[in-house]
Amino acid sequence: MQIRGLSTLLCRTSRRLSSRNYASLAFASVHPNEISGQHPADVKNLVGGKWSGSSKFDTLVDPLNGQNFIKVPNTSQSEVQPFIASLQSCPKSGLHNPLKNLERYLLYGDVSAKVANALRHPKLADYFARLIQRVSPKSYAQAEGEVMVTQKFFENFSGDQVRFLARSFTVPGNHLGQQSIGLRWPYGPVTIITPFNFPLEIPALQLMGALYMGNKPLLKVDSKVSIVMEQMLRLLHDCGMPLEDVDFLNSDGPVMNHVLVEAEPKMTLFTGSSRVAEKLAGDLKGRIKLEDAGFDWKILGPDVQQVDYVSWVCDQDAYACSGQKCSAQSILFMHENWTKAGVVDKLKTLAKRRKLEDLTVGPVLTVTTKRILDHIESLLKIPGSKIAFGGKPLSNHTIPEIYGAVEPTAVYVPLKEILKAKNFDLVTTEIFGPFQVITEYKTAELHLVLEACEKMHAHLTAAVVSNDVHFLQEVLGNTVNGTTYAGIRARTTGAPQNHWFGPCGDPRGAGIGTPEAIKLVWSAHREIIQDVGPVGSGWKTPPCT
Ligand SMILES: NC(=O)c1ccc[n+]([C@@H]2O[C@H](COP(=O)([O-])OP(=O)(O)OC[C@H]3O[C@@H](n4cnc5c(N)ncnc54)[C@H](O)[C@@H]3O)[C@@H](O)[C@H]2O)c1
Repeated sequence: MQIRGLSTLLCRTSRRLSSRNYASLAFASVHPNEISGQHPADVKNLVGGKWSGSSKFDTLVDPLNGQNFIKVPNTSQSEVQPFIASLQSCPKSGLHNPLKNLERYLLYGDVSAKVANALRHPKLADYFARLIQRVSPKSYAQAEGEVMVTQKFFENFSGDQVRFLARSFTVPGNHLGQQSIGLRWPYGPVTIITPFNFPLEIPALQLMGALYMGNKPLLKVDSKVSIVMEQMLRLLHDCGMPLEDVDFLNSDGPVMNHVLVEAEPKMTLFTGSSRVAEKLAGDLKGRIKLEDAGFDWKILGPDVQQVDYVSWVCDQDAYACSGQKCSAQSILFMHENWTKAGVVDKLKTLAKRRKLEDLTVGPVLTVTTKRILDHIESLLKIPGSKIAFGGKPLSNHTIPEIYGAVEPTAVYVPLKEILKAKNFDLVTTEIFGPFQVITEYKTAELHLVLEACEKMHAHLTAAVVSNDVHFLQEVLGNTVNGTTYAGIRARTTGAPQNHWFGPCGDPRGAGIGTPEAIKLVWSAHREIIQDVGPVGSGWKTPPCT
């Protein structure tokens, strides 16, 4: 009965939505091109199915001109009780699981299909790309790419694909009537915390993974960019997601920390800096999975080929989105054959093409100009270090001082100096901006490169640029990064929906995007051993053992 009722509802909703024209953007409460100092936008919280404000608001400044342009709730500790209560209202067995409310697997397959179709509409894709650009300035191609990955993800989990995520298995038991059934079980109340740099892709993909597996999530996106996810939630509601399924909180970090400690969610997914990740791992007593900082390396192997192509990939990896991708190339180990082939000059030429007008370089949202320049100065004190290119603040701009504005920069540091204990932490500090360290090695020094990779703490993405199979074997066999590209076309960035993205080498490491990532992060294994008999007619009580 329940399922028939639901399918009638889905059919009706499908008919209604197929005639809906997303060119009208009826679901949206803001328009990216209209947000300005004169017409600031308002972001809302969502709890228990109702949109609401808070007693205090933060006013965000436009990263490109410093105008006050968005008001975001700065929810205080005294206002978070409804969020805690809403989380605690969800049982540990979740909103659905393989033995409860099965129709919700179908509901989410249907919601995903509708969102995927909606995002195919050029006007809607443009809407989200422009909204991303307003709060996290990056080139249109990069912002559009984020929307496309999100659209494909929704397509991937349309129809029956949500219930396939919860596929179980059985193993025959010891006697008739006995079998063990392995199930993917939700955690129930869960929280998701995401950073500023991918305002749509990271929260949308993790949120949907949590929902697909039967959890009830409270979502907290960095307030600087939460307007994008607020609008995405409105689109999800428009496409049939029940209003009460997701709560959405805008607050500072400490208030969210308080919610976590009070509400005790059964699982938290944190994407952001390692500093906050480690604090939360302690506060939550390990009930957390992490996608934290990336100090991502690329090794150019001894076989030089396709120099222009490889140089272009290096430029994109280090400087697209102004280096504000967790997968951005942080250090480049160049075999001497590549330096002889002029790769550094090519990188310099490519980096010079980047300009503020088209946002191929732009504001750095979490590192100030001073901090970046101070870091460069500290590196230059290391013997043999030098600026390869860049190293100056951007000129002729109106980026406010709270943000960073520097040219795409590379600092050369000799390999042997990098490895010295007094320099290593400094050289491998993640600067979340258009900045990388470059260095050179000879064939006989590959072990030093591998030693550097071994000593690093974050193992997110990496690239081994070579088609020399034995070289690849040696490097891949002795390293751990969770998303490692290998081959002459290898890159460090590019986290599409079609492959796993996440760190390795840490039992708390999470993933994003693929069925494996969703199952690992958002469900636990439960085994039900059915033993229904019959008991043999000749059974007698045996001696005790
Ligand atoms: N591994 C990945 O997939 C991935 C993806 C994107 C970014 N990152 C990393 O994120 C970092 C950049 O983002 P950031 O500087 O905004 O990170 P951040 O750690 O400062 O903030 C991330 C989120 O955590 C919240 N937060 C801060 N303190 C908190 C607390 N005590 N309790 C609960 N929530 C808290 C913030 O409000 C924000 O929403 C970089 O280190 C980058 O490498 C990693």
